[in-house]
Amino acid sequence: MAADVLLRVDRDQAFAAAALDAEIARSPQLDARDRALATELAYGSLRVRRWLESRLQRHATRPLDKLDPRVRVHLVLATFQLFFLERVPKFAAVSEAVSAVRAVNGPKVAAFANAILRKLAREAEAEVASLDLEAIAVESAPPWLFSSLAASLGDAGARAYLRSALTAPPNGICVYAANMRDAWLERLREAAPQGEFELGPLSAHAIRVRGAGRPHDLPGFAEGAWTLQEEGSQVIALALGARAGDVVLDACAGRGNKTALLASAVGAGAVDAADLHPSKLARLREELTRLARAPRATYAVDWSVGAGAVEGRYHRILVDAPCSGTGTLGRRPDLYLRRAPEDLARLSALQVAIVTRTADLLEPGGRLVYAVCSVLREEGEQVIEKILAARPDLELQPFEGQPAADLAKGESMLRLLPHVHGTDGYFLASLVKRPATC
Ligand SMILES: C[S@@+](CC[C@H](N)C(=O)[O-])C[C@H]1O[C@@H](n2cnc3c(N)ncnc32)[C@H](O)[C@@H]1O
Repeated sequence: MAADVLLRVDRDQAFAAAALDAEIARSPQLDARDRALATELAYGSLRVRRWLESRLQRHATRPLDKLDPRVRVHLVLATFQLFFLERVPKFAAVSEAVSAVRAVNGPKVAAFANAILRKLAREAEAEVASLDLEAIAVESAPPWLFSSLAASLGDAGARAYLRSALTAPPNGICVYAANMRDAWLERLREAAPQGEFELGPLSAHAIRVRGAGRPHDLPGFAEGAWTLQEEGSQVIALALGARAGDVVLDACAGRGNKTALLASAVGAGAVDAADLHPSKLARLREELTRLARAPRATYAVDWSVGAGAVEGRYHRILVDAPCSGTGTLGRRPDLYLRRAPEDLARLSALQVAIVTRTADLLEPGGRLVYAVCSVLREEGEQVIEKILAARPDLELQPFEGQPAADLAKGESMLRLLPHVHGTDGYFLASLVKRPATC
C-alpha cells in the first residue's frame, strides 16, 4: 500500500493524503495497526526521501531516476525501515522489498535490489543509534526551501523548523463552548482511553489529540459540540477579534474551518463566506448548517479579478490566503516534491491582489487579518510591504483577538512555529483601515 501511495505521488503528482485514503478504502480488511503502519511508511519515507535516495545512490550502479519507478519506491521504503523503524526486523524489510521487486521486474533486478539493501542493512545496524535527525531533515529539504527558511527564521531556526517537520503536530479539536472544554476533555479521555488528549495551551477552545482512532466516532462530533481544527488554525480565526454584532467576511473560506469559529463569535451579527471554488462553499454551507452556524451568504469569487457579487461593508475581514502550504510540512511531506521556488512569486502576487481587493470592502476603522500556512518571508513580511505600498489607507496595528495579541507581544505580525508553539507553521498580520478624512 505504501509503495502504491509513493508511486502515485511520483507518477501522478497525487496528494499523499488522498492517495493513502484511496488505498485504505480499497483494503477494508486491514486492521487499525496495519493502517497505521502503511501511513507511517508512506509519510515517514516522504519526509526523508532525499536523504534516503542519497544513501541508496551511494551503492547503486546506475542513477536511481533511471530505475523503474516501482523498483525505486520499494528501495526507498526498505531503506526507510532499515534506518527509522527499529521494530521492523532488518531482514524482513529487505526480503519484503526484494520479493516485491522480483514479482514485477524478475530475478535480475531483484538481485540488484538485494545487493544494495544488504549493504544498507549493515550500515543501518552501525548507525541507527546515532543518527543526526536535524542534519537528515535539512538534507531532505530542497536547497531553495532551506535558503528561504534560513532567510526567514535564521539558520538555527530553519534547522529546528525542518527537524520538527519529521513528525506531524497533534490534531486539534475545537470545542465551540470554551467553558465546556474541561468537561469534553474528560468525556473524550473516557471514550478513547488509548488516545492522548490534553488542553491546547494557546486557544481557549483547543484540545490536542493523538492516537484516538477515527475522531468522527468520538462523542460530541456528531452533535456538533466540537469539530476537528488544528490549534494554530483556531488562533488565526480568533486573531480577527470578531465580537457580538460584527459583520464579518471570511474571504478565502474554503470548506469553512475558520468560518464556524467566526460565526460563534459574532452571535447575532453575520458572517459571509467567499471562495474561488463553489464546490468548497457547498461543503461549507452543509457543514456549518449541521453545526447550527450557517453563514449569512456565500459567494463564489475570484478576488484576483474582482469582488463579484460581494457588495457589503464589513467590520472585519479574514484573508486566509492561498499559499505554499510549507507551514504544514509535518502533515504534508509530499510538498517537498510538489513545491518549486517559482511558486513563491506567483503566490505572493495573488496574496497581495486578494488583500488589496478585499480591503475595498472594509469599513473605515475596520480590521483585516492576513494569514498563510507558511513561515516564509516571501509570503509574510514581503507581502505586507507590498500591500502597504499599494494601499496607503491600510496600516499595521497590534492584534485585538487573543491569544494572538499576547503571542505577538503587542506587535502586529506573528509567526506560529511547530518547534515553538507545537502548531503547524503560520504567518499572520493585523491591518486596520484608516478612518476616512474629509
Ligand atoms: C488556505 S486556503 C483557506 C482555507 C480555509 N480558510 C480553511 O480554514 O479551511 C485558501 C483558499 O483560497 C481559495 N482561493 C484561491 N485562489 C483564490 C482566488 N483567486 N479568489 C478567491 N479564493 C481563492 C482556495 O480555494 C482556498 O480554499
